[in-house]
Amino acid sequence: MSQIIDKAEAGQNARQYHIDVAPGEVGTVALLPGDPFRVPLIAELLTDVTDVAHNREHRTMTGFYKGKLITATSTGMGCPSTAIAVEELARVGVTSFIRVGSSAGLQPGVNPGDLLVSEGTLRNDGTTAAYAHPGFPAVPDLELTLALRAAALALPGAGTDYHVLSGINASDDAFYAETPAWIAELNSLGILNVEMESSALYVVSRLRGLRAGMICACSSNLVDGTSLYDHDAGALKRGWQNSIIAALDAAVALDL
Ligand SMILES: O=P(O)(O)O[C@H]1O[C@H](CO)[C@@H](O)[C@H]1O
Ligand SMILES: O=c1cc[nH]c(=O)[nH]1
Repeated sequence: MSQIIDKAEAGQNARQYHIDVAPGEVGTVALLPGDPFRVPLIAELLTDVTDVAHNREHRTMTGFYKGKLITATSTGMGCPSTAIAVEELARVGVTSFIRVGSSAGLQPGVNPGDLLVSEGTLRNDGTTAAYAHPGFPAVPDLELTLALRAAALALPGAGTDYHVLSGINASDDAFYAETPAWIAELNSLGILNVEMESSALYVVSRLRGLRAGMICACSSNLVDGTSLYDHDAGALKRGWQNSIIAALDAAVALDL
């Protein structure tokens, strides 16, 4: 049995198997959208952009924002590929992660384009069960969370064109298994919004001594009739851009 591999040791200081990134190719802070097609949207706000890698769902670009080297890597959808992205980015030098995602509102009045800062996640996923006891909290870094909220509130349209809200979100594994009963339960618990990656992001980051936070743009609302399928896509895109700017400003403010 001496040939059994120890994955905690394997692949350190090497080009990473899934993200195809090597040490020296990225900075210390990474923005994490789910969608690889949103990585260039982040790069539009950077200078001296480098297209580092694109393997499977993980696209990585780097560039500078206000003098700071920023990395953007897509996680793909869900906790399994997010855990892989965080583990592998940490192996090549990233120490802070900011998820910039889309997320559905679970309370009335959360509108497409609103910015949602996460204070913690209900772990309705399978991946983190492999990492930690079910009672282990999935929580972001406090200082980073406060910096994200401050940066979002400082944006020109905040409070006029869109709301900046913060609260607990849920991470679900199964987008199409969210029944009306489950949505109603999350709503009655006061959960603000639901997405699919923060559970893994927070638990893996805590266990590995990394910092993580999340700011999402609301894509739709599951309780007030703002349908996922017919909403104004422009509001979501503006929300993504605003969340990305807030994340970049927080990364600079904390010198992550
Ligand atoms: O737009 P992203 O960041 O992928 O986030 C949300 O969108 C996907 C579901 O449509 C899930 O990944 C969910 O978390
Ligand atoms: O973004 C998300 C994630 C889960 N479920 C949704 O309806 N939207």
